[in-house]
Amino acid sequence: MTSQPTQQIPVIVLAGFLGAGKTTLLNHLLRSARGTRIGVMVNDFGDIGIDAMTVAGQVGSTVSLGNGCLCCAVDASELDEYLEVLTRPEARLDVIVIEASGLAEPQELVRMLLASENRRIVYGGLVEVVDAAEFAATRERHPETDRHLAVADLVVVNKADGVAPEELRAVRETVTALAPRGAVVEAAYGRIDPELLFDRVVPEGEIAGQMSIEDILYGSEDEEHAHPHAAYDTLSLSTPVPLHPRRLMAFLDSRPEGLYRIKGFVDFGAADPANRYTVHAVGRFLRFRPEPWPAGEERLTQLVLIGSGIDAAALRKELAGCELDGPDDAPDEHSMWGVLRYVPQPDEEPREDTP
Ligand SMILES: Nc1nc2c(ncn2[C@@H]2O[C@H](COP(=O)(O)OP(=O)(O)OP(=O)(O)O)[C@@H](O)[C@H]2O)c(=O)[nH]1
Repeated sequence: MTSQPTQQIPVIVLAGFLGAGKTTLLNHLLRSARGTRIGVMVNDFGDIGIDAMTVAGQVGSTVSLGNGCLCCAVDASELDEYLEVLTRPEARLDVIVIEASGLAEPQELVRMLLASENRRIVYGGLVEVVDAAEFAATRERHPETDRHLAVADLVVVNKADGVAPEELRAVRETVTALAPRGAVVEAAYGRIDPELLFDRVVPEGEIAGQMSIEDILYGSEDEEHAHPHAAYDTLSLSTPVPLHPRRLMAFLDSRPEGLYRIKGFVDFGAADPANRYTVHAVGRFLRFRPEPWPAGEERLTQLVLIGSGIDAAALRKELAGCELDGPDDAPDEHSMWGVLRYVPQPDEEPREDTP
């Protein structure tokens, strides 16, 4: 007898040097979380606005690590202990963010997460926050910055409000060259679109455009730091025609730099009739996860792509080219290999308790 698959909780690592704006970004995420339940693990959450945490309903599910650098102070078993608390079903968390101390080696934390025995989590990517104004000086003082950027999935060039446009462009160019795997976004006061990191859960009864409690408390923008939002383009696709695994992988492998986020479900048709594949991409980070089709549910591929400066019409055309084109276009037995490379290994899968 099979049981419902357990939804794994993505764990995102938020890193960056002292004062880059990690806590500010985290506060922004908590404030704009709406229905999404974010669990937070930080070294010291004294800096995080308790109001923001209360609004996001997080107080009960926050774990403070107390002292010092997360990676040095916490060995893998301790990290697992904290994760075990945060991933209890009663916490009902949708995503966990770990703010690494400004001095921590994020790679070490990522390694610990990938090696974690907790079956309820999946590593959700590394976000590096850099201070645009201090970028050159930080690199000089901390040459390891380059190494951190090299493994980042999303780089937030923060404090964009504090530098001239040409300096910002130069920082962005350097960061882009140093972070070949990562998407690069600019921000002031960490105000990135939360959808770059996780799917927002719209609470039942909330109508788009309705004032929420957060809007009332904080205003829909922080007026004191008003800064134009980066223009994000969103492209949605919903089709009953299955996608060809090989062509979809070719599309994903060559996805343009400005495409920050992809999420949704994919139907690979006869290549795996039993399962739909959830897809989650942030920057160059990509994960697929098969899960049985819910009984009675229409078999649709549903994707949302978010980016900036992307050619939506061209992407739509490329995605249409991934659709199966009649019986002669049936995928062969090896065509799923490219997809399966991005599925968590069996020992990373949640263990199903079968009655
Ligand atoms: N001008 C400007 N100031 C910012 C921005 N983001 C954060 N700050 C300020 O920079 C300071 C440091 O921000 P934090 O969010 O505490 O930085 P952090 O990376 O969490 O710092 P540590 O916890 O020390 O590693 C605070 O005074 C923030 O208000 C920004 O985009 N522009």
